[in-house]
Amino acid sequence: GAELHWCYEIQAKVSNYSCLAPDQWQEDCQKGRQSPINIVTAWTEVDKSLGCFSFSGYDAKHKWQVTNNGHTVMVALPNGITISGGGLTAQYRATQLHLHWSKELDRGSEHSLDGERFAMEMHIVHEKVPGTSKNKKDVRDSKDDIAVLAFLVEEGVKNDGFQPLVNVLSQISQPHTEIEMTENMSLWDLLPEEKKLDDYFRYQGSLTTPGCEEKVIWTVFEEHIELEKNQILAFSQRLYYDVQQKVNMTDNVRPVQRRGDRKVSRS
Ligand SMILES: Nc1nc(-c2ccc(Cl)c(S(N)(=O)=O)c2)cs1
Ligand SMILES: [Zn+2]
Repeated sequence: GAELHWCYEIQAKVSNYSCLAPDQWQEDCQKGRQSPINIVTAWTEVDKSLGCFSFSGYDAKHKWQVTNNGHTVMVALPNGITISGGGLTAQYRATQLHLHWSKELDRGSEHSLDGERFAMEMHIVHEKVPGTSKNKKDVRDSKDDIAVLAFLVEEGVKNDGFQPLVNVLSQISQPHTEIEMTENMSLWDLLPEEKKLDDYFRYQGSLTTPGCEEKVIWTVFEEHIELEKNQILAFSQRLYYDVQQKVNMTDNVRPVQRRGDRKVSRS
């Protein structure tokens, strides 16, 4: 339609603002319980009900469909991958994973911890499985229809588990391109080992992309993923926002939003 499409600040700048920068995003994006936020760890409150997660299907090997959707690189996850526990009131089914990053290794994450930002942030998006809620009748459009597991990524040792994904990026450098990986991968290939996932932060927020619906229960794990510098930089170097491949896909990061009166808990 006539209205401008949403984009990140870096895109708005290079395109002379022919797209909507984050401070102009519409729909629910200007409301008061948005994501991401800066997490001030000293203000977080321990919540004993935040137990460990049960991960099911995270070990399943699959040839992933990987897409450059013009905003990020997105992996469509196969059916049958679910989580429960972790203080969640229902079972959630994984639908997709995607990442946010920068070529500057201290401004590629969306959430920050005590003002510190990281090189990347990986989001595994899950949708509530209807009828599995422990609460009374499932209220539709509840504020926790979506559960996102967020992993902060920092520069460190080479991550062999990520390399097959890094290797396919150049095949989807243009937006709206997709490939099926030839190599089988599982979510555990990308994540820290399960026993390191007991410690996390928890708060209520939103999608960090338009329509910014305030229906996400966020989990930000304390254990970080490490990638070697060149693995991190590959995302900015091999992916583009535009078909002409003039604008590298980098800094696809929404600025932090006001926390307001929201509590951030920790397990
Ligand atoms: N087209 C696109 N959709 C997203 C997306 C979709 C659902 C969700 Cl939950 C998120 S996020 N960053 O809040 O995890 C991002 C990115 S780019
Ligand atoms: Zn995201």
